[in-house]
Amino acid sequence: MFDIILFQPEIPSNTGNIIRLCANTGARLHLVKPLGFTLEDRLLRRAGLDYHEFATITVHETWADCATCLKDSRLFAVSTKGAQRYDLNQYVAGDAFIFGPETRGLPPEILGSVPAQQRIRVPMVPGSRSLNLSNTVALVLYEAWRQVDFEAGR
Ligand SMILES: C[S@@+](CC[C@H](N)C(=O)[O-])C[C@H]1O[C@@H](n2cnc3c(N)ncnc32)[C@H](O)[C@@H]1O
Repeated sequence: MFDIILFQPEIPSNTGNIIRLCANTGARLHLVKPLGFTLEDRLLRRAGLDYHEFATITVHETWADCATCLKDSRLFAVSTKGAQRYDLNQYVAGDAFIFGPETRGLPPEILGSVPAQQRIRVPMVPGSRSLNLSNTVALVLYEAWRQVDFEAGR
């Protein structure tokens, strides 16, 4: 099982898609405040989420709280500025992946706190700015899950 961390997410429909993605892949979802919405937001709920899908979520007041909660996990920072292509690492169950807010990306202090090989990027053609947050989470989470042979999936 993997941990997905959204650092200060801003757009409710992205988080709604990611809640469903995590529920369907067995990943735990961590949201680090401040959030750009509440968990009751109609745009988040519009993803048609079932009650049980919210069970995978932990909301943290600060990044320090989240980091303490995941202190035993290997942390990967997912960024357009990542040094390493996301598909070239070997992932193991228990790895954690942190993603930045839609308009700002991850702050330098979080990016700088992980080794270069754990700062990962999804390739894009030259001149591109970034992918959609929920698409990026899906790509990275499915690559990690594929590498553990879709453990507990069918
Ligand atoms: C819309 S992007 C933020 C754009 C911001 N200007 C940046 O360059 O990071 C939101 C988040 O999606 C993820 N993301 C989007 N495209 C990515 C890519 N090609 N490689 C890695 N992460 C990406 C990152 O976690 C990023 O912080």
